Amino acid sequence: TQSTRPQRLLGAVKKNATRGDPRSVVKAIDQFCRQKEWAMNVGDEKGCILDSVVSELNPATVLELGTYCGYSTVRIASMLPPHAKLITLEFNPDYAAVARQVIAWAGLEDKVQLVEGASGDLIPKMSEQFEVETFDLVFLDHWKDRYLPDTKLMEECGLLKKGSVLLADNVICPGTPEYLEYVRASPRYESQYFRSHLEYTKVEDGLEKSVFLG
Ligand SMILES: O=C(NCCc1nnc(-c2ccc3[nH]cnc3c2)[nH]1)c1cc(-c2ccc(F)cc2)cc(O)c1O
Ligand SMILES: [Mg+2]
Repeated sequence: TQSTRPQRLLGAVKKNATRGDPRSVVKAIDQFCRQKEWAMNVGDEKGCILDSVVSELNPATVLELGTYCGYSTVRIASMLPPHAKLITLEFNPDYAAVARQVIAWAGLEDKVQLVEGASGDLIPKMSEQFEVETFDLVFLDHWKDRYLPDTKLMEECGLLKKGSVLLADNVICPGTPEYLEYVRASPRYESQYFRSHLEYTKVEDGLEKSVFLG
């Protein structure tokens, strides 16, 4: 049977990255996506913006919506302090299977909990099932029409506290207009747009950073 793009991406990681070295895993994926096949990772340009937000915030609890192959999972987890935790939600079991192996290759299994399922179902169960009160950082990178409903759900479930940061990928391409309008108009958020490009292309895209004011 034909291999899938995520499986070919995993092959490139195993071939070109060093076990236990997260930066080499990130580099191998970026090289594969630039030289061989485009894939919807946040990429190296927007990835640097992600890195700066993470290092400035130094979060103890992180929620990622949309794991895909685990590229941003590895990027974020590699920067977390020792006892910090990253929970990442993935809907597609094939993506999840590849992501688990990418995360393991990077040696970050102890910092990452990958949960399979729909964000709408899992978010209400967060506090009880995953023993987490609130998230210091949420990285939104899943279905673009889920950004707004899931943000409202996180508010309702009390998963955000004063100072929690939402960082949203793809707010221009493919675009998340309703989400952008909401966080920019709401008095409960202080939003900032970081202009960049769609991963591995010259097309405009960007990240929106929104601080929850409580
Ligand atoms: O669709 C994207 N990302 C979403 C994948 C995903 N991976 N997992 C989910 C999930 C969906 C429900 C879920 N519920 C719970 N976890 C969930 C996870 N969704 C995406 C698409 C593009 C893109 C741009 C230009 C193009 F021409 C084509 C494509 C670029 C990007 O950076 C993206 O992130
Ligand atoms: Mg994305």
